[in-house]
Amino acid sequence: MITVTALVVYESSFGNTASVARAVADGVAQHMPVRVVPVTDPASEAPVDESLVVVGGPTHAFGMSRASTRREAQGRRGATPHDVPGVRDWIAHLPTDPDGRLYWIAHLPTDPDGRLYATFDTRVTTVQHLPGSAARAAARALHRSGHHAVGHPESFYVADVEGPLLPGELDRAREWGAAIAQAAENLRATT
Ligand SMILES: Cc1cc2nc3c(=O)[nH]c(=O)nc-3n(C[C@H](O)[C@H](O)[C@H](O)COP(=O)(O)O)c2cc1C
Repeated sequence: MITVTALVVYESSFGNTASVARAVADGVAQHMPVRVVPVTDPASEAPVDESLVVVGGPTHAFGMSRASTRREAQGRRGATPHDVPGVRDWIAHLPTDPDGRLYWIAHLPTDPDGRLYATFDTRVTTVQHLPGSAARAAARALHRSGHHAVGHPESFYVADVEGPLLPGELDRAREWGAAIAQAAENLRATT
């Protein structure tokens, strides 16, 4: 049986998705070793050795953030707008292996150890019933690249644009992380 390890890559403008990412990782850690890396950390540009990747970001303008929406968020924080990467960029430029190949793609589709992904986002509760989720958009992008989904995209809710997270969301994130890791383990046990 293949040992599954996990990487949680996240983006966060106000810190809410960062808190969710750490709670998700706590849940994942109940089943397997896990590394948590913000997308702004140069470590996120390294080749991905982990077989399960969990990608999370804030929902901006009904999908994944863009440079313009990230600058808008920086302005709200009182910061001077500057360019930072988001999970959209991370997925589009998945880290390469030492030969410069897209690491995951180099191992798919023939490798039974193909990469598994799960996605989550944060969103404001007031638009809970409107369409548009960064997690669903990220899942579509990863699916298009040929990766395998574990579970469904999940949303965690903040009270307003800058937060805070609704009560109970961190517990729910921990449980979701544990469930995703369990599902990945079960999948790998059968391949
Ligand atoms: C420019 C911008 C656009 C946003 N658009 C949406 C949206 O379409 N739907 C939504 O639910 N929340 C939207 N939000 C709220 C974010 O989802 C919220 O700020 C985020 O969940 C907070 O997470 P963070 O602290 O990790 O940045 C938007 C926020 C910003 C700054």
